[in-house]
Amino acid sequence: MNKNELRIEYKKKRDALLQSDIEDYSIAIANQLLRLKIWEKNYYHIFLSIASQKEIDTSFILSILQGKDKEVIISKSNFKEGTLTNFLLTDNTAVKVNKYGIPEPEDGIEVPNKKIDVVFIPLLAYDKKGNRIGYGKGFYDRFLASCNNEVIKIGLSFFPPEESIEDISQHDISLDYCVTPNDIYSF
Ligand SMILES: Nc1nc2c(c(=O)[nH]1)N(C=O)[C@@H](CNc1ccc(C(=O)N[C@@H](CCC(=O)O)C(=O)O)cc1)CN2
Ligand SMILES: Nc1ncnc2c1ncn2[C@@H]1O[C@H](COP(=O)(O)OP(=O)(O)OP(=O)(O)O)[C@@H](O)[C@H]1O
Repeated sequence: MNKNELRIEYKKKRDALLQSDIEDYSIAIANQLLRLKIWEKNYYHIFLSIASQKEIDTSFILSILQGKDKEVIISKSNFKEGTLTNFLLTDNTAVKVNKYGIPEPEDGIEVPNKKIDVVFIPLLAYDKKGNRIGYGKGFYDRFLASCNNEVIKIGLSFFPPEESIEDISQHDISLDYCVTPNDIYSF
């Protein structure tokens, strides 16, 4: 299937989930992550969930990161440019939900993208080669292109991979892992 067909299908699949499933699966994903060899790093970038889109609830991952005393980085999205500005999450970070339903910091201590060690990535669908698609604005493709070459890219999904995404382009940056409630896929 192509990207647009997959976006439609996966929005439907998410929509069919119950709130209780979202919570159970999000906890299972956080627990799976503990099995990865990624916990010796310092800077972890995480997305804050759009609840109305029934995204994975990343609050459980956030608790793990804070329990391990990691530096946590969150983004503010610029929809005009399709870019993310990244800020350290601290006790003083004021988070506000923007008009797209994304919780984001107003401002704060900006972190250069090259410092980031691990990125947890939202997606709608992905395939067995680690190609991913999101909502189609290219935010993560631009962001990942500006990170260090060694950055560890981890997709999070409620669902198993598609066989293949047909219309992958040269901009698309593939995942190193995708973590689901039951499995860890390595690419
Ligand atoms: N939690 C979270 N944060 C994220 C992303 C994400 O997927 N999840 N993004 C990943 O790149 C970027 C934001 N990407 C977005 C791109 C488009 C729309 C958007 O157009 N929303 C429409 C309806 C979308 C639809 O149903 O198709 C709207 O709210 O009106 C929202 C977010 C950066 N931050
Ligand atoms: N590094 C980049 N530089 C410039 N344009 C880019 C870059 N990456 C992606 N784009 C453009 O962004 C648009 C959306 O890309 P794509 O369909 O791959 O989005 P997506 O991966 O589904 O979205 P997202 O990354 O926001 O979750 C495309 O028009 C693409 O050409």
